[in-house]
Amino acid sequence: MCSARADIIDGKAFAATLRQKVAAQVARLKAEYGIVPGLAVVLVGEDPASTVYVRNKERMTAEVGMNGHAFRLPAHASEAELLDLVRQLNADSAIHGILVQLPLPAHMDARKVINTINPEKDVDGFHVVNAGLLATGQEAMVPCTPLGCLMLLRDRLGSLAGYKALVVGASNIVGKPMAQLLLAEKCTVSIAHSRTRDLEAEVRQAEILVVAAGRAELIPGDWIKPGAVVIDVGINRIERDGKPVLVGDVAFEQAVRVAGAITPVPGGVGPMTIACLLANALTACCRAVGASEPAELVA
Ligand SMILES: NC(=O)C1=CN([C@@H]2O[C@H](COP(=O)(O)OP(=O)(O)OC[C@H]3O[C@@H](n4cnc5c(N)ncnc54)[C@H](OP(=O)(O)O)[C@@H]3O)[C@@H](O)[C@H]2O)C=CC1
Ligand SMILES: Nc1nc(=O)c2c([nH]1)NC[C@@H]1CN(c3ccc(C(=O)N[C@@H](CCC(=O)O)C(=O)O)cc3)C=[N+]21
Ligand SMILES: [Mg+2]
Repeated sequence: MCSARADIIDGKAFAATLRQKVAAQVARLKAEYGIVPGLAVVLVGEDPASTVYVRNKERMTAEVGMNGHAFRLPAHASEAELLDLVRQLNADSAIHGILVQLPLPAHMDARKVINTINPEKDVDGFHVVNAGLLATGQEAMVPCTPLGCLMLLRDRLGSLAGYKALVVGASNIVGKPMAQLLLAEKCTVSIAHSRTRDLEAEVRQAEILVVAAGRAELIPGDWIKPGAVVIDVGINRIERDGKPVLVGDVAFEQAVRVAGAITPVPGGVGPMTIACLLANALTACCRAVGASEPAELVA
């Protein structure tokens, strides 16, 4: 057993630096164009986790100098009311980015709601047009969590070309766009999901491992290829020794003995998601006013 420990990838610090760069660009937009990016966040109902995320987003939106606009609808609001709000925000020139917090109540069709957002204001990158643009290598709004993961990987590895990458999880909001981004970087990409026959065998080969399955500590440390770069997207609230704790989809204390580098939970991918949301809102605003886009922000 080797006693080396993986480098801990400090997503929290990386995200703070990214937010500073966004803030500088927000100041430039204001000085040169007299415009302040506006980000609308829509929350339906009172899911406690969502309420916390939305509050964090609002605080950080203000911190980078953007105008945050929070919209709260009751859980029993109709889908038609939500669609009306989205259309109103689409038509509002002071709003450059729109985020509808997921999950939505069961009586709403999330796909329909997301696809009603003007794709140019879709700072989550969830609209089918943005998914299609990304998949075909065209300029798109890129989903925040995969974008944040990509920034951390590039910071660590430089060019990703030729690496064997495995993405565990195939959701439309994390796994699939993550795989698209890695493919665009010329990784050799595999995607695992709930019907993957031998997950361990797949994980053992991965030089880059991104896990977004939503299963607490699904990946034991001894599956990980020595030296691999591990990005843990999972956020799972579990009880340990009678106390509520937050854990990822990777068994961190085991994995840290094998991996070359690994993101912690919390303090890894989560803060990057919010910083990338702000970066996307900035990008949307630059495109709306015809300002040059700050290339060093975007991956
Ligand atoms: N850090 C952050 O900023 C963010 C964190 N998250 C977290 O990331 C995780 C994933 O989120 P999301 O993509 O929305 O989740 P979903 O539940 O939408 O998707 C989970 C994916 O993982 C697959 N999966 C489930 N169980 C297994 C298993 N045992 N083995 C292999 N694959 C499995 C599913 O397979 P199948 O397709 O076959 O069902 C599915 O593709 C969650 O913990 C979530 O909280 C999410 C967004 C942002
Ligand atoms: N339309 C939409 N867009 C989203 O981007 C979206 C969403 N809906 N629904 C929920 C998920 C989840 N998500 C997170 C954002 C930040 C952290 C985050 O900041 N995490 C910190 C703190 C974690 C904590 O203490 O709870 C960390 O990991 O260090 C986590 C998760 C965005 N999501
Ligand atoms: Mg090491």
